[in-house]
Amino acid sequence: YISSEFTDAPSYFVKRFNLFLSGKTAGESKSDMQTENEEEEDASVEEYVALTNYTGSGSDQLSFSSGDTLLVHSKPSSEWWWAELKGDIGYVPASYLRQDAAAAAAEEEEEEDEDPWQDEEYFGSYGKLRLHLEMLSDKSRTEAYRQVILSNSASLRNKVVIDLGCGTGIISLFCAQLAQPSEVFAVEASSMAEYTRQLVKQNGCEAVVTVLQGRAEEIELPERVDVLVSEWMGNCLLFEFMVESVLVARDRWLKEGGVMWPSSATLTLVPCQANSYYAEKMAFWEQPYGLDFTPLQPLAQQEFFTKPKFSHLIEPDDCLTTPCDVLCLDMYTLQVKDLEEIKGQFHFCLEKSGVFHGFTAWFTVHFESLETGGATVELNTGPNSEPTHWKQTLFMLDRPVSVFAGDSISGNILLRRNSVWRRHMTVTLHWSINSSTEETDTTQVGTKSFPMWR
Ligand SMILES: N=C(N)NC/C=C/[C@H]1O[C@@H](n2cnc3c(N)ncnc32)[C@H](O)[C@@H]1O
Repeated sequence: YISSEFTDAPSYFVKRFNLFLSGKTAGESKSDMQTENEEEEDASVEEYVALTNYTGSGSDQLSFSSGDTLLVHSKPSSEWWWAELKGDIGYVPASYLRQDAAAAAAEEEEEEDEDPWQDEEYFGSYGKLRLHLEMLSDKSRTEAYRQVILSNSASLRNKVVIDLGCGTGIISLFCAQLAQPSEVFAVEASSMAEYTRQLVKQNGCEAVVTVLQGRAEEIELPERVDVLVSEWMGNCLLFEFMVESVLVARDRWLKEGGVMWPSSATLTLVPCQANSYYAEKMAFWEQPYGLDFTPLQPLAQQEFFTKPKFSHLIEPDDCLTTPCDVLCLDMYTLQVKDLEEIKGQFHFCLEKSGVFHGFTAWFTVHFESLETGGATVELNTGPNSEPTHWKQTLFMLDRPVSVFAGDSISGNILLRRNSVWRRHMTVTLHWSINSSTEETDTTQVGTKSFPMWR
C-alpha cells in the first residue's frame, strides 16, 4: 500500500538521482548541488531497517523488502530520504524505516563496552538509603542475623570476622554490641561506606569494627578471618550473583576451618495457583466494560508472564502440594564455576484439585553454630514463614492447566547464568503432568524459560 504522500518525490532527489545515474558518486555531486543546508550532505551514513515491503514507483525510488538494511545518506525532508540498498540508490519513504534495529545493534556495540557486572548501576543503587531501608525494615531477615550473633556470642569472643557487603553495617554492629570479637572488617563497595563509618563511631564500636570501602574481591585484609558473614541472597536466591563475591572472599580470606554464615542455602519450588494474579493480568481482557478485549491476551502473556514475578506473596493455600527443595548449596564447597549452570529435579504428587498457573520459588538459608552441636539458625523466606522483603518468585505458565488430586508433576529446573551480564540468569522449567484416571493415563509436557532479566 503506497499512500498518496509517497508519489510526488521532491525535485531534489530527481537531480541527485540523475547525477548518480550519470556515474557521479554522491561526493562528486556535492559541488554541483546547492542543497538547502549543507549538513545533510555531511551526515554520516545511518543504517535503517525496513519495517515492511515497499515497491518504488518511478525509476528514482528504491524498492525494498521488510527487514532490508538501508544506508540512509541524507534526509532532506521528513517524508523522503536518500538511501542506498545493495548498490542501488534512490529515495525511500522514511516512515517505512526504523532505526531501532540498527540503533539496537549500535547500542549492543556500546553495551559491549558496558561493565558485565553493571557495577556503576548496582553499587549506585546501594549508595542510596532506599534499599538499605527495605532490608533493615525486613524484621525476619535482620532478626535472623541478630539471632545468629546472639546465639554464638560466647564463641565469637576474640574471633576475626568479615561482614561482606555490610551496607549500613547492621551485622557488624550486632557483632560489636552482642559479642566480643577481636576485629570485624565491614566491607562495603558503595558510597554508603562513609556513612557506615559514622554509624560505627556513633554507636561506639570503632574499637572493634573497621569499615573498608571497596569490592570484597579487591580489598586487602591484614589477616585471615574466622567467620565470613554476609547477607548476599538475591531474588530466587541467586539474582545479582553477589554469591560469587562471597565465594571469592571465602577462598581468599577464610581460615582453614573458618565458618561461613550462611553455611548453606536451599531453593524450594512448588506448583501453585495464582488466581488473583491471573485474573488481574489475563482474565481482565475477557470483558472489560462489557467489551471483548481478548485479542490483547497474547500481548498480556508476553508482557506479564515472560519474566518471573518478583515479590509475589503466595498464600499457603495456593500451593497445590508439599513444596520440594530443588537446589541445596553448601557454602563451604560451592565453586564460582558451579554457578554457571545449576540444575535441580522435582516430583510433586498433587493432593488436591485446582488450577496449575505456575511455579513459585523461594529460599532458606541456615547458619550453623560456632559450637559443635549448637543450634542452627534458619532464615526461611517461604509462605509458611513471616514474609520478607524478598517475598517469593512466581513463574507463570503461558496458560493454566486444570489438575486433579492424584495427578503428579515432575521435571527439572535449570538456573543458567548469563554469560555476558554476570548478575543475570535464565530460569528454565521442564515439567510433565501425569494424570491417571480409570480410563486413561495422560501426560502433558511443558517447558518455559524465564529471563531474569537478560
Ligand atoms: N541482595 C541482597 N540480599 N543483598 C544485597 C546487599 C548488598 C550490599 O552489599 C554490597 N555489596 C555487594 N557486592 C559487594 C562486593 N562484591 N563488595 C563489597 N560490597 C558489596 C552492596 O553495595 C550492598 O550494600
